[in-house]
Amino acid sequence: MGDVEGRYTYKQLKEIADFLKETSKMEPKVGIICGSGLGTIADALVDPLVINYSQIPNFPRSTVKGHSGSLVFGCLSCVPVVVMKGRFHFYEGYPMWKVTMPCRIFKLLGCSYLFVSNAAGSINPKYKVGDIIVLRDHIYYVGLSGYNPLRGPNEWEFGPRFPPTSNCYDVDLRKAGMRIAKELGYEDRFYEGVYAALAGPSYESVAEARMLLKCGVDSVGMSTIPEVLVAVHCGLTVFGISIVTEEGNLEWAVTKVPNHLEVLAAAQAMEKPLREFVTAMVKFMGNKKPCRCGCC
Ligand SMILES: O=P(O)(O)O[C@H]1O[C@H](CO)[C@@H](O)[C@H]1O
Ligand code: HPA
Repeated sequence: MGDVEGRYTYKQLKEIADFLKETSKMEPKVGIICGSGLGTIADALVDPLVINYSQIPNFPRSTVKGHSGSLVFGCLSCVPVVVMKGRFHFYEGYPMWKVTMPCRIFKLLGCSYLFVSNAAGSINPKYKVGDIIVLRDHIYYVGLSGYNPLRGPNEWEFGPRFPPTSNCYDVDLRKAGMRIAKELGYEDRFYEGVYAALAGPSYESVAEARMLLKCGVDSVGMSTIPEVLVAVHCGLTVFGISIVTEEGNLEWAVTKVPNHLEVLAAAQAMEKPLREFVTAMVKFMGNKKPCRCGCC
């Protein structure tokens, strides 16, 4: 599969993290990954410091429109965060260990949380463009066919050989997310659901969309799950959302097909609610006790 050779060593990742610590002089608590067209999340940061990927030694480059290619350090609700404007996708040709390396960098920077977002197509016909799906679980089709980012020798500095994935999306954060959406007046567009990742870059066929629906999938895209697996492996607490930017085609007599410019436009139209939601969620993460027993 050619996806294991050349992986970053712990030492190389540490060097990247040390460079970022020195440059930013910050210890972020939350790492945020922006989906396609969702980079405006970073505009909410107070005292932002932008570091382009090209300035960071050994860092991959963004190649997809809507992923500008920079890390932004700053504060949201007085909580130090680092925002990744521009994720890496498997379909760009990157091996999974490169797609997911930012999560290990977040960990080495001192983050406790990963807040991950994506632009997605809806599979569940209930969901319309502009709805937000808080991820309850996922189906990782790419991993089921062998492309798991944790394939290869285990990196014991980060986590165990066989990490469980029954609780990838923290239940307290999911509850808080739904409560915060309600408090902000957005309860009519927030749902909990299951995200599926396909390899891309082709969008799903109608037959594939129908299969996904039968499998209980609510939203579909080409990202996020590899990042979540690596984050869970190294002990980050994960919260994820899909922003519905396309409605899936479940009938063959289609007149409208997905296209990336439409995805970007739909994502950009969500700027205000998303910014309010991310700000409130990060505030919650900043105040949360490091507890997973359900008492808080
Ligand atoms: O998942 P994000 O990065 O938001 O992007 C989604 O949008 C692109 C397709 O339009 C694909 O990259 C898909 O994964
Ligand atoms: O409709 C979609 N399908 C798959 N991936 C996507 N990413 C954004 N929109 C879509």
